[in-house]
Amino acid sequence: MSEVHVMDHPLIQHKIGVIRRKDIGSRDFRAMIGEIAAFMCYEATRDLKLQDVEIETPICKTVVKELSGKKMAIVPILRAGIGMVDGILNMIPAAKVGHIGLYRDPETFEPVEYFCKLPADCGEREVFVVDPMLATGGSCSAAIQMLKDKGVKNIRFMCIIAAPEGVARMQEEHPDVDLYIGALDDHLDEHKYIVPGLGDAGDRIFGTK
Ligand SMILES: O=P(O)(O)OC[C@H]1O[C@H](OP(=O)(O)OP(=O)(O)O)[C@H](O)[C@@H]1O
Ligand SMILES: O=c1cc[nH]c(=O)[nH]1
Ligand SMILES: [Mg+2]
Repeated sequence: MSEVHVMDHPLIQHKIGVIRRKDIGSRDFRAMIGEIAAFMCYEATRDLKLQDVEIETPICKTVVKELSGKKMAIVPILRAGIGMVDGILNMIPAAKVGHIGLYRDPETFEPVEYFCKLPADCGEREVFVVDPMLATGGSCSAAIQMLKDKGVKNIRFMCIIAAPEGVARMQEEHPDVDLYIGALDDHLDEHKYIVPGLGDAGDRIFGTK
C-alpha cells in the first residue's frame, strides 16, 4: 500500500487557506501555488539518499553529504501542474522536466490525453508527478500509467488538494506510488469538483475564466 503524506506544516496550511479564497486574482494565486509546491517538495524529499564525499574547504579537508540516489524528473500534468514546476525547480535545479497533457472531459469526467514529452532517460529517474488537484483520480492515474508504460518505476505524486475519492482510486490502481498532499478535503460535488476545494486550478492559474 502506498504511503499517504498529508502536509501539516503551518506555512503550507496558511498558504492553502489563502488560495482557497475566491477573491484571490491569478497573479497572487499563481505565485502562491509555486510557493506551496516548493514547501511541499522540501517535505517530499526528506528520505532522499545521501553519501559522504571528501572535499576541501578553504581551511581543511572534510567530509560532506551529497545526494547519492537516482537523478530526478518533474512531470506536471498540463495545464495546472505547470504552476508547480518553478517552485520545485528552485529546490532541485538539476531536475529534468517532462510534460503530460490531459484534460478532464466535462461530461464523462474521464481524462483525455493530448500531449506527452518526457526526458529520454526518464526510466532511470525518480519522477515527481505534480498537479494541484486530485479529484476523481482519473487524470493522475492515467498519467502514472503512461509513465509506467514507458518504463518508469520510481514515481511519487504531489498535489495541493485531494479528495478522498481520488486517494482511494490511486491506492487501488497504483499502490506503489506514494502520495504527498497539501490538504485532504471532504468530498466531490455533482460536477466532480473538490469541496471545499478552490475551483478550477488551471483556470485560476492562467486566468482563463
Ligand atoms: O482527478 P480528476 O477527476 O481527473 O480531476 C483532476 C484534474 O482536473 C484538472 O485538470 P483539468 O481537466 O481542469 O485541465 P486543466 O489543468 O487544463 O485546467 C486538474 O488540474 C487535474 O488534472
Ligand atoms: O475541484 C477540482 C476538480 C478538478 N479540477 C480542478 O481544477 N478542480
Ligand atoms: Mg482545469
